Amino acid sequence: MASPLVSLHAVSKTFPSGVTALSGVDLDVRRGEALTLLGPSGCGKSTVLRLISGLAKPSGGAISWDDPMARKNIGFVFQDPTLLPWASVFDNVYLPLRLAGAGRTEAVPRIEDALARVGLSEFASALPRELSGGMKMRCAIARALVTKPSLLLMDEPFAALDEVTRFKLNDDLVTLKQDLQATIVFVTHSIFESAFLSTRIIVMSKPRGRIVDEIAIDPGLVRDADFRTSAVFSDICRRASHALRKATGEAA
Ligand SMILES: Nc1ncnc2c1ncn2[C@@H]1O[C@H](COP(=O)(O)OP(=O)(O)OP(=O)(O)O)[C@@H](O)[C@H]1O
Repeated sequence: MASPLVSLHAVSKTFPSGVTALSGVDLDVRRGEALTLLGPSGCGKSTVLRLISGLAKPSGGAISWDDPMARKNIGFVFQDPTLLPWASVFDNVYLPLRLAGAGRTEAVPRIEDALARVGLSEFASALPRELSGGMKMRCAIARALVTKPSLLLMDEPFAALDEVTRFKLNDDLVTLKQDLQATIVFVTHSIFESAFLSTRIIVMSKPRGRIVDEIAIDPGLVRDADFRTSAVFSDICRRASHALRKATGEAA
């Protein structure tokens, strides 16, 4: 089993409003895994991502990193692509490098590489309004990948897309993960998406982000079109569905 990249130890999060989103959460994110957090709305999935990213601080417990440098280079993709509307695709992807102090000339090869990986090379000079929803999300993914992050956090990135686009982006994310040997934590409500993308599914429940189940998936499985119709895939979906029903029932 791969070593943890980042670990949550008895983590809790209570907001100033008094809402406790998480309490006593223990979770390892292992190097190279595609970990999916699956659970009913409001169970604390996004809060876990925000705590790992450092966008929010835990109220209790601790978050430890195996490599302290890794925490400084995290990519985050949200459901909304949040592109700068006045900037080209190229300049949107350049943004994190520019903020890190990289000059435009030195950044060009990295931006071109990121755009090629998401299939947007031909659209480098396009503005966001000229892109489809799927292309906007590809641009957001390129922007997150351009710094070669040690960890990619994805918060329901494909939830607003149509089914065909979503499947295509799922396929492409699998390829990206393999090519980059990335570590990904992915939040979704979709059982199919979690079964297709993950090497491990964590099922969370309300209240307070309780982890109610964990489904390990063979990382060696080839995630292609045949996988989507395979008995193994159906079995993973069935187990995830059962765990989610349990989680939702417990939340009711
Ligand atoms: N900034 C905040 N202030 C107050 N409460 C918050 C804040 N952020 C989240 N919460 C609350 O914490 C709980 C967990 O929210 P979170 O967004 O982590 O859940 P989630 O599982 O990601 O939900 P969804 O699937 O709907 O996005 C919810 O009750 C939510 O209302």
